[in-house]
Amino acid sequence: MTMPLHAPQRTALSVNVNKVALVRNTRHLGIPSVTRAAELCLQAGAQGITVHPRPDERHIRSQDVFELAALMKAWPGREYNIEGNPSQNLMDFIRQVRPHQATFVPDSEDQFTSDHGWSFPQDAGRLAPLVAECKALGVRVSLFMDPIPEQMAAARAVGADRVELYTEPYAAAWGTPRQSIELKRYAAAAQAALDAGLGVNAGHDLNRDNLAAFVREVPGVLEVSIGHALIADALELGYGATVQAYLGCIEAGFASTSNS
Ligand SMILES: CC(=O)[C@@H](O)[C@H](O)COP(=O)(O)O
Ligand SMILES: NCC(=O)COP(=O)(O)O
Repeated sequence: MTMPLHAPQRTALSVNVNKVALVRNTRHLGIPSVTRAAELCLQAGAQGITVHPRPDERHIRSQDVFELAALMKAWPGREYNIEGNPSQNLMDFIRQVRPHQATFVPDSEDQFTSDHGWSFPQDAGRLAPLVAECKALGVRVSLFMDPIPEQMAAARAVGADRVELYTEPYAAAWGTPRQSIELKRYAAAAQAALDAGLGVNAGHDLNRDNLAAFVREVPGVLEVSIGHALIADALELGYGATVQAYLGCIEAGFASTSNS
């Protein structure tokens, strides 16, 4: 049996807390707290926190970016990843916060959610100086990319350290006959990225059903960032204990009424 030269590095989980902010923003009470959610995720073992502060502040607000940066200082070894379009508001955050990683995403200002990666050679000219600026600030740069092997060398050529493979097409194919075709497509893209000298991240619509196969079949995935499904699961996994806690409050009130 041939032993691998290096044990594969375990994939880091960066929890995207956008959706905590989305709920918080429907009242003026500050709950659920984005920093508290991040802290609980870190306490539970998440290796990082991700935010995507969109220009319209529909979820993550400017203040969240800075409060999370302060929190992350208390968690050495855990990583702060800020996503966004460097032609919009992202670079101001990067300059002020200097997170561990900036993920450049080619979203329009009012985009519903991220749905495609950068295209080369078209995007190379405007990305190269922004990548260089991040690197000068000591910030790792990852480029959000569709799983197209031929694009990976170009992503490296603009100076990126990593690519984040946009995984929605894989997630949509999971459990269908297309699953294995998609997995092969992502494995080929990841291998091309590795061959070009890039690290590989992945994200969008990853969840508890589709994650294990992805990590098993796609080589060298250093980080997955997961938000929507993870926050939805956190709610669902927490309903039982939470309802019990509220019933306990009612019980305590009822007991004190009957004793008075
Ligand atoms: C870059 C990316 O993949 C996105 O998943 C993004 O961070 C999610 O943004 P929303 O939470 O606004 O859908
Ligand atoms: N970069 C992807 C991300 O942060 C989270 O995406 P999703 O799990 O909310 O789809």
